[in-house]
Amino acid sequence: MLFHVKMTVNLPLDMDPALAARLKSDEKQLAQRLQHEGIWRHLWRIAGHYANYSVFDVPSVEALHDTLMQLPLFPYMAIEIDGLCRHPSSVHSDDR
Ligand SMILES: O=C(O)C[C@H]1C=CC(=O)O1
Repeated sequence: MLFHVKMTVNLPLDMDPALAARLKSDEKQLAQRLQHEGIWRHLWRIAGHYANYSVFDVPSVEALHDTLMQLPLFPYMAIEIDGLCRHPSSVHSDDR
């Protein structure tokens, strides 16, 4: 199942810079692992925002929830999710 996910990160202004750096580094490591595993299919920065548009390929809504909750920055994110299905006019029949 494919899901379009918008993540907006809001780190507290008074967060310890070392903690922020560690969370970002841990987040990058997990994000890259999930991309290599084919779970995090797309990751795009939204220009001008500390936010991204992503596409996840997971077996269920529960799997998406569990994946997002693992993210080190999860406690500081506002997340919006839309489920995706094939558009009848799409020419890409081989893509899930
Ligand atoms: O930077 C972000 O958009 C937040 C998050 C998503 C991947 C990652 O490395 O950090």
